[in-house]
Amino acid sequence: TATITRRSGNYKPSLWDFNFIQSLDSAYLGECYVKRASELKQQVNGMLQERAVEPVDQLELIDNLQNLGIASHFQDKIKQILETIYQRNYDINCATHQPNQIKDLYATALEFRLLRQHGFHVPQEIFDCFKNKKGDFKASLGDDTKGLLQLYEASFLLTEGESSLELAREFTTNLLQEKLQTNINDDNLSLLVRRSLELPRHCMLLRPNVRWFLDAYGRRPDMNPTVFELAKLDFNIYQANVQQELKHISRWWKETGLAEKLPFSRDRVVESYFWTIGIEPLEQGHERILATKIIMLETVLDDIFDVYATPEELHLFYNVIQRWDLESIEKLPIYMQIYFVVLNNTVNEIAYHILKQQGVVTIQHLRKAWMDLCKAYMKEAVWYNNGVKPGLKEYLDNAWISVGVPTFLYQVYFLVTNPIEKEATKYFDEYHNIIRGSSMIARLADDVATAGDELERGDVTKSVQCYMNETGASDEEAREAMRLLIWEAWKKLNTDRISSSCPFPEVFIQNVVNLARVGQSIYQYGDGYGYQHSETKNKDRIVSMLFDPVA
Ligand SMILES: CC1(C)[C@@H]2CC[C@@]1(C)[C@@H](OP(=O)([O-])OP(=O)([O-])[O-])C2
Ligand SMILES: [Mg+2]
Ligand SMILES: [Mg+2]
Ligand SMILES: [Mg+2]
Ligand SMILES: [Mg+2]
Ligand SMILES: [Mg+2]
Repeated sequence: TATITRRSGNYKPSLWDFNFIQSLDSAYLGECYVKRASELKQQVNGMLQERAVEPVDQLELIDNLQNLGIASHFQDKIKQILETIYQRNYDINCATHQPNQIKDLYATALEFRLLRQHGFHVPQEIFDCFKNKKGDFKASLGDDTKGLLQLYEASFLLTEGESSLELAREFTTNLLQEKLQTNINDDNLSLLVRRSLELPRHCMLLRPNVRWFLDAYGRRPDMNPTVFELAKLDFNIYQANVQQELKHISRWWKETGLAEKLPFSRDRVVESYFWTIGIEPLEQGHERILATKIIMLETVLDDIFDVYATPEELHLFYNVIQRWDLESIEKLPIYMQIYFVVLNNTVNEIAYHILKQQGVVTIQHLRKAWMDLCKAYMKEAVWYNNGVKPGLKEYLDNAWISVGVPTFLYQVYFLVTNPIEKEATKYFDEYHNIIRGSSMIARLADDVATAGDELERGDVTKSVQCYMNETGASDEEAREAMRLLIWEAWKKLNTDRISSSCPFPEVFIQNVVNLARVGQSIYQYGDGYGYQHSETKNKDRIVSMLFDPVA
């Protein structure tokens, strides 16, 4: 037979091999630490109960607890505090309603953001008092960097049609960028401004940024020692538990033999686990382990379709998967046989977990999630093999699925939703708007970061190139256009998630919105997933989150 020339992703081995992962150990698994943490939680809970506290101080405490990764321990109390503030200041149907008194931009924007984050839809008009008669934001606000930063952060919670928040985003972005050129006298503040201009808080994952915020919080004059000690302890206890799960996944991965039998594909246990951590809340360790297996198997499947398989092999493979026909795998090359048996085992394992937990049979839905993904992968492979360069819309209509996010979220839905409403699956047959929105953000972020390397080795034209082909734009202009599409997708996601027609439980909506943040985080500094550039800051973030305890 003619020698088959196969492409290669030139993927390096993982930075963290099996032995390294198995060697992970942490003192913070000890019971004494858990006990100390619960004492500190009591004290912090007391701080939240205090009546005499100024509203803005209470809001700052809540914001700090969130950024330190410990707000989840006080979720009910926080929701209650915010509900009271909402009813007092904004709910005209409420007896205690007093039209909003605060005229301070910092407090107004902080309150707006925290209330909206928790589902209280505060009107954008509360910022009108900071505008002049022409309807522009007053130039005098330029002296209030803290307030401008809060207004900047708040503006990213905008929903469709909220032009005032759109105006706030432009106003604050321009002013903050200017301020970075001159000197912002407060070092902490200029650090926060620089960081938020890179990626606003609303689009940022919490967990991978806890370590950074912990270090910054420890340097602040207004740092509260009790909060600080709890945050450090909670960080280390979380890290110790996560390391145990990572060891479990790493043993499973070795047993499958996929990295060894399919060496052309990416071997990324730790980075895959980052996706799972990012889409929290996934309460149970077992759910996190199963979710990570999905990401790892999507990665290998993507490399089979994008990099390694010949068109003939893909044709055979595609038909076997669409029929989910285990008996007919003999005609596949051995590497595909191995993959498909591991995939089938994992789908059965997930179906079994859900059947045992809830008595619901999901096997057909789980298989459909993978069949849909292969349809999207196959479409790209056919385009590539036939030299077809799709238009941007034609490409994206398929690529929000080929990025693997709907397949992942479809299965996460079954893992986290209890009870599963029988008719819920119809929301996945066409995939609900919020699934599409989150997937689109991940896809666009992925393309901006990975398309260069992918096209070098040979792959379907990605959104950046489709845009360049259609408009004659330069590479940099096309990337900027994709970044604008990401902001548009966020605005639509912000809108769809609060619309009454959104059928999903709040927990799953958080998983969906956090997935978009995972996409923006993993690819924030280039391809933080596929390539093991030592200078990828994503690597540093992973090390500080998973491997280095805080002193
Ligand atoms: C988990 C994933 C998001 C999905 C499979 C591996 C990924 C990291 C990404 O990898 P990539 O090769 O960049 O996807 P695509 O560009 O080939 O669709 C697509
Ligand atoms: Mg490999
Ligand atoms: Mg790929
Ligand atoms: Mg692909
Ligand atoms: Mg890619
Ligand atoms: Mg890639």
